Amino acid sequence: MNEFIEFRKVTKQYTIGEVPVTALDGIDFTLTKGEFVVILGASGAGKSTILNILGGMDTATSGQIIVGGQDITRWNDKQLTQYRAEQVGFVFQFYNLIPNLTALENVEFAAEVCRNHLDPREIMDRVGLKERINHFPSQLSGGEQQRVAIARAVAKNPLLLLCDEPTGALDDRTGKAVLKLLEELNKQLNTCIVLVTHNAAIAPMADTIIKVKSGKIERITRNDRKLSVEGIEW
Ligand SMILES: Nc1ncnc2c1ncn2[C@@H]1O[C@H](COP(=O)(O)OP(=O)(O)OP(=O)(O)O)[C@@H](O)[C@H]1O
Repeated sequence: MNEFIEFRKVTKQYTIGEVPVTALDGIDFTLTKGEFVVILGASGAGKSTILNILGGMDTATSGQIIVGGQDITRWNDKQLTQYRAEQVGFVFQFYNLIPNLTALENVEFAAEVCRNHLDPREIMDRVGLKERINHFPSQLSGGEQQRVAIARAVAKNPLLLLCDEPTGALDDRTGKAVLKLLEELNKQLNTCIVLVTHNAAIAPMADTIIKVKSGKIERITRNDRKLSVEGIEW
């Protein structure tokens, strides 16, 4: 069974003061193991809300989220904490590294809490930072810090790697190198990656593109001929 995550009629409403805001308005999709998914949409479309609900950082107002056959909307806080800690890796636009830990210690710190974690040194090697393991975040470039953040997320050996605008703070060349790394990790480790971006140029590298507009799915496209990052121009 390859379909391991499912969103069924998911809605999310926020209330600011007396005013309700519908962030998600009936979202349905399925993710398969090892898939590289790009979620596209304009600012405010609901992309980050989908990612946050998928990662157990926020809860749906209604609908179901099925992970490995279980409906996580029924889980208690302890189950959600365990899901976030062990099954989901997060990569954000800003790297959020702990400044007084070295690059390797940042990765080890995250891996320690996970039962099935990978070897932090080996992951640092895979992300191309073997020579930088003892550097503090302030001694690394933006691209290198993002590599550490990716290593930290991947070292948990997660079911899902969620990336919210991971290249948003990087120049084009460094951004492409980070995407290349995500592409390689997706192939090597068969981790399902869900990447949120407003940059439509990234879409050709995905297996599946989910286009979101005003809290609804506008279109889901399966990409039969996906391109490697080198073949993408923007
Ligand atoms: N915590 C919150 N409280 C109230 N409203 C929120 C909250 N989070 C998101 N929203 C609203 O929900 C809608 C969807 O927001 P979301 O952040 O998911 O969009 P997005 O597509 O990720 O946008 P961006 O690309 O600008 O990050 C927006 O109208 C936003 O203002």
